[in-house]
Amino acid sequence: MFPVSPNYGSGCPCFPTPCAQAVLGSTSTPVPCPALPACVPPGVLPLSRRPPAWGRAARQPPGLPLALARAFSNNKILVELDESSGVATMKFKSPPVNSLSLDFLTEFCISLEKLENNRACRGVILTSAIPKIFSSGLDITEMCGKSTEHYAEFWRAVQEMWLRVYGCNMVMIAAVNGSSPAGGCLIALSCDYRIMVDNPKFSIGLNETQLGIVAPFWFKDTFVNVVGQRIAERSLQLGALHPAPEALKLGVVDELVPEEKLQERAAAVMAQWLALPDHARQITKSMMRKTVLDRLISHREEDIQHFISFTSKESIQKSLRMYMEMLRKKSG
Ligand SMILES: CCCCCCCCCCCCC/C=C/C(=O)SCCNC(=O)CCNC(=O)[C@H](O)C(C)(C)COP(=O)(O)OP(=O)(O)OC[C@H]1O[C@@H](n2cnc3c(N)ncnc32)[C@H](O)[C@@H]1OP(=O)(O)O
Repeated sequence: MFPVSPNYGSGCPCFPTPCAQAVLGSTSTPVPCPALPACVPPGVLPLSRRPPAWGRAARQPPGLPLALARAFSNNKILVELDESSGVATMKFKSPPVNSLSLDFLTEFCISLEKLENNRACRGVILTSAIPKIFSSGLDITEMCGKSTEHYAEFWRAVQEMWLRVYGCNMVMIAAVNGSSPAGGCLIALSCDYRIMVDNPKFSIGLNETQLGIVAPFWFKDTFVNVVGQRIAERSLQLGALHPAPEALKLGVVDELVPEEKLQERAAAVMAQWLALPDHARQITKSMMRKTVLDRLISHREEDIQHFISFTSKESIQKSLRMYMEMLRKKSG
């Protein structure tokens, strides 16, 4: 048996029986496997294992009624797919503040994977169904007073969420309709484009140092790739939460719009991005993000061990407990 290509996986149409192109060194009759595009330059990994699409959403199977919108919702995320435009919306609805719990992260990854595997979907808009909050970041209760096994499972889920969003083949747009600290900011930073509601009461940033914790290297890398080294360094050290107008000035978000225009503007920007041939845009995206993605992929277990030993320290537990206490007192 010949080894299969590292790109080969459940996203390939020939899975689980690898076709000739998926099998390295095979001499059998070649059957083109679109999951392994020959046009991907050496050293550039396809972002996800899904076959590249090019104008896919415009095609309707002949004889079938036009399926306009499909919705599925589990618990914490409402997903709506408009098959005519190829655009899905993932709306976070996990009260009170869309914190990224293990359950939320698991549902997020499953929902995104479902969309990736749906050939009708080419772009995803991430937004919130909770007024004034995009996401409050990682659920702090998942990092307090739990077992090391739990910390490992939780951190793997956080990594998985980032790898999926940052490495996603589809166009990802964050429609940030509320505050977005830490992990919430990371989700937005991992998208291709960020539109935020023009309200100075909403803020966004990686505020980890304010909790007495440290943003991991891949949070930092993602931030640097968006705003550059100097702004990232100052903002990260200060644990700054930038009000929307400041976030625009620093490049943390790409544009501000009035709240009532947010969804319309996100759809318009998405249409611009989807006007490009998918394969060219996807390969370009992969070229820009590969180094940063590879860094976590090749240090994933080490990163989990770092997280466990860091989070298990009594001093860190104390900081997190005090922070939660402060939040509870504030909320009344
Ligand atoms: C050698 C180097 C080693 C390095 C190794 C590194 C290892 C890795 C280290 C660990 C890295 C972890 C990275 C962490 C990332 C994160 O995302 S941490 C989370 C940060 N989030 C925040 O700071 C946000 C906190 N919340 C708020 O500021 C506000 O709640 C809000 C979002 C602005 C909303 O305000 P408001 O509408 O007024 O709601 P509140 O009343 O404040 O909250 C309502 C209830 O929700 C609870 N809550 C809020 N946020 C969280 C949260 N993130 N997790 C869990 N729970 C949260 C809040 O306590 C209230 O609860 P009740 O009082 O019970 O109602």
